[in-house]
Amino acid sequence: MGFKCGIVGLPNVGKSTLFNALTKTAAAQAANYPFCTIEPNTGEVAVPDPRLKKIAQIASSKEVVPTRISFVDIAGLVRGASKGEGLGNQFLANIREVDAIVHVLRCFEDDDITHVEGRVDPVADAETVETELMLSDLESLERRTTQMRKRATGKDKEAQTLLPMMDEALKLLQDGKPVRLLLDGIAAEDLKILRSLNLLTSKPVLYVCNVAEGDAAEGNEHSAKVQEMAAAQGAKTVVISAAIEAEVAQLADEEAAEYLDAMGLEEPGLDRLIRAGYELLDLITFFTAGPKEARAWTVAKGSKAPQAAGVIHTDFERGFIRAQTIAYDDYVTLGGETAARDAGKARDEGKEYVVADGDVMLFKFNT
Ligand SMILES: Nc1ncnc2c1ncn2[C@@H]1O[C@H](COP(=O)(O)OP(=O)(O)OP(=O)(O)O)[C@@H](O)[C@H]1O
Ligand SMILES: [Mg+2]
Repeated sequence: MGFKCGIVGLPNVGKSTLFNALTKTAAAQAANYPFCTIEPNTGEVAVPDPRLKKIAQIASSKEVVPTRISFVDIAGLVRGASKGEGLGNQFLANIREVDAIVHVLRCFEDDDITHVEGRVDPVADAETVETELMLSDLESLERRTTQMRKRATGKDKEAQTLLPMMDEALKLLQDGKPVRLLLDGIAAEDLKILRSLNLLTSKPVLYVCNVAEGDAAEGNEHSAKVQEMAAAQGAKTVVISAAIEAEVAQLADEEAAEYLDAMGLEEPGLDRLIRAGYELLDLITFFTAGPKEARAWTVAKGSKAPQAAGVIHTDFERGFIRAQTIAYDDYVTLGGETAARDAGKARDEGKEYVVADGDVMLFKFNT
């Protein structure tokens, strides 16, 4: 498995600072100069989910194990990256490997921190980066479609399946639009085809407004402009101060709560960001619960019960028989597995069952 969000943006906007906060490490070097990061940093992050704690309480579980997603801190892109400027090709290749993009935008004023364009304008920055991604896609698609067209005329099945999607993507890019516009309401089959093309602008995007410490609670005029831009695209925005988050991540729980309170914040911005990233990846959570542990697991939305079983162990998928399934609300309202079973709310689901977010599952399988 391993679903990955790539942290992308111009150089020196706070990507590594954010990554360190997310992973509660200092694994990535963060410093005040552009291109501090060259090699990508990857780290796993626990996905905060209050439902898990509830389930653990009800099941009197000894251990509580959250599910995890990965974040990848990628080097900054500059104007001309698609033509190889500033190691652009290498960095774009790093972006190709992630499933979704967390686009960090500098929304803080600070004369001491270099901005590669010499001014703070997050909307223009977003366009600069997006343009490079689109140019890179355009070039790669143009190259591939010429070949594909030949193969399609020669009755090549694969080419005939791929070509219509490639043409649609190409048309958007030629109009200066990202391919992710095709994602809206796309059929599962088409989504597979689109994903197989592995275009940079077909990945879902979420914008992070990195604001100054004092603006973390309310945002500022820069983040407001980003929110407007994002809303027009149907994209989400998270306002966060990477600088605060990096500090909070170093504190013990109690101190962190006090610090957040002083900043006028209810929860770490990171929690909001991780959840938004999780949604961006189109993932859902199911749970397993017992006296030993309560655990959250991740599957792609639309996955069936055997696939969910396979996340726990490949043997579970191979030998899948059925899954006792209790909806989260039933589990909590009724007070656990036994009570849910007594109330007839523990369903026996088979191979074709599509897992719902929050399902508490118990798999029966042959080995
Ligand atoms: N919200 C913020 N307010 C003030 N300074 C910040 C904020 N976020 C990050 N910084 C500072 O900006 C500088 C650049 O941060 P960082 O190294 O994380 O950027 P980056 O995007 O990873 O850069 P690169 O592309 O070069 O790897 C650091 O000095 C960091 O402390
Ligand atoms: Mg960096």
